[in-house]
Amino acid sequence: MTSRGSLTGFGLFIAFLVAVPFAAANEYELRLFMLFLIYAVIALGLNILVGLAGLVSLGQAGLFALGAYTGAILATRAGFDLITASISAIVIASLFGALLAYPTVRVRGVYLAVVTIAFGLIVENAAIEWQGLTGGPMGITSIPKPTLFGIPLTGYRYYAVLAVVLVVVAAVTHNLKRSKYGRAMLAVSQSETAARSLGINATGTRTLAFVISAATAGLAGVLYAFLNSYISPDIFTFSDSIRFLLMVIFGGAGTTTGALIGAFILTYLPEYLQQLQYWQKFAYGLLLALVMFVLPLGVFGTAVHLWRRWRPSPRSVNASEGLPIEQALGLTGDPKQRLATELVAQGLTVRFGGLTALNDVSLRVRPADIHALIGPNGAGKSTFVNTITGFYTPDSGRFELSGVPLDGLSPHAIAREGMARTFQNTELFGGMTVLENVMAGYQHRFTYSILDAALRTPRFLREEEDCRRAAIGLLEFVGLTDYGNEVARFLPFGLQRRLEIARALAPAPRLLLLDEPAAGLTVHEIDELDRMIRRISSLGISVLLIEHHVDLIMSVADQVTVLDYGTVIASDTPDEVQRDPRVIEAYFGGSAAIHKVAS
Ligand SMILES: Nc1ncnc2c1ncn2[C@@H]1O[C@H](COP(=O)(O)OP(=O)(O)OP(=O)(O)O)[C@@H](O)[C@H]1O
Repeated sequence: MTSRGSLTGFGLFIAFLVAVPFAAANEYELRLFMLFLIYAVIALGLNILVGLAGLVSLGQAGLFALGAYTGAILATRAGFDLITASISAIVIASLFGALLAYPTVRVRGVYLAVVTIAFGLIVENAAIEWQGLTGGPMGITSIPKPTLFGIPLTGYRYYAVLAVVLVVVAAVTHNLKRSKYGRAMLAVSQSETAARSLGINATGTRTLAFVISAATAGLAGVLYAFLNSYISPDIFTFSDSIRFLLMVIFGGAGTTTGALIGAFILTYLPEYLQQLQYWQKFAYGLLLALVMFVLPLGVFGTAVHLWRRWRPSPRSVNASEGLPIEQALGLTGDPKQRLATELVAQGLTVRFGGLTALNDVSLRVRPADIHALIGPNGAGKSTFVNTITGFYTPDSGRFELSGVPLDGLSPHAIAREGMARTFQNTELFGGMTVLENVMAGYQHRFTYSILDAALRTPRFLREEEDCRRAAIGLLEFVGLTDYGNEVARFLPFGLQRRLEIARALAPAPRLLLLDEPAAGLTVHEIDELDRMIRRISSLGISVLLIEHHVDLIMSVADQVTVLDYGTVIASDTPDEVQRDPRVIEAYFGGSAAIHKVAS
């Protein structure tokens, strides 16, 4: 949604919140609406985890309970007011959220769901058994009415507080979604490997998503405890966790409006279905199943989908808004003076069980050179790339970029040192647009903080605009501005390869690794690739080109290193390498010149 669309939406929502107390016929109706406000806070936080980071939590009721019990205990025993109790609840729930994120280092999908279910059950059980603290099955009664700066918050005053909290949470989560944080979460969920190669810390990103969803659940918990004046373990069960998850999916995961709609429907639906008495749960389940079957994108998600089909946004972005390539890459001064980066790898050995994929490989890419790495299938080229980008750990050897040792660093840390790559099998963020893919590559060039993003400060707006214009400049560089708003997975294959190059350039790398960029391209596309590689090198960026396409190598490479069975058998100029008998032997059993057979 555009900024103007978001502002209009927020304006309407605030007007709705102001009107509700006047429209509510009695206290019961107002209280039910207040419950919706609290559940919506949970749904908005969970929406970040599910809709952006692509992770599932079925333990949200546990975090809700943690917030509620923290608030209730501190208010009844230590006289905390609404603000201090809320801050404490947010801190405690966030800590547990970070703890819950830890398993994502190892498990995802259904296994992660089981971990979160277990967490919810543990909290529920602790609430029952830890009687001294929680009151056991009877719970905590007589929670004092909340106060704010000494003012008691009863009736409409508490409603106003809940409404303000919801608007703030909605605005903050919406803003985070449209910042580098939201983009990083989407990127990690769509291709963790590509995200890490762009300098995105995948574990940190997932932890942030968990912490946001936990903090909002904790905050909702304390608000609930003060609303109810009474809490007990049976309020925070597994079925509540399912309901919270359903709110997000039912509304349309990934959208703020969807989370609000989902929370609204799933707060009111069970209440209205109570009239059906014994059939209540049956009708509830049937309705949910039917709606999800008919609208798999959720209520709002489907509406957005239909709207976009009816009113598709223009496919192209305005090329005139793009920065010139030098500016897009943050390059200043004369390329010759910039003298780019040197990669030095020494004695790299990588073994997979009994197989030695790299055997004491040394290689030097000189500043601003185009250095080709070639070899027959299975020679170890991709293993070399995966090793120097941190995805594989070498058994021995070292490598450095312009004197900075990189071995032992994680892929995202290596990327931040100036190494970027493309992938043999393209690894785009398929569900994001072409422009968003490139903007995701800009990630570690931003300096704004999470607070800047939440508040949309001038610094945030300035940097985001710079990023957008740089991304358009990069799309112009690879000839993709006509496809800027297209969803990346719908691009033809040849254009996907180009997009990967634009995205790899977005972090402003000093060394670019291209892993078989010509694979699957037409002759015309290979000619364009040839020109693009030369242009990249002329900007002062060193290029390591892994390729089978011999014509391309002989045309662009300054140096060629040949691998065979994990061992370097030659490293020289293209002409020399072509004549090297060991190379001819490795490729063709000594029978022909390289280009005749391989091209
Ligand atoms: N993760 C892995 N686990 C086990 N073996 C691997 C792994 N990655 C690569 N290998 C093996 O290491 C050897 C080198 O593979 P690599 O993919 O690096 O070769 P390549 O030169 O890139 O080949 P191609 O040109 O076909 O891509 C192969 O025998 C391969 O099967």
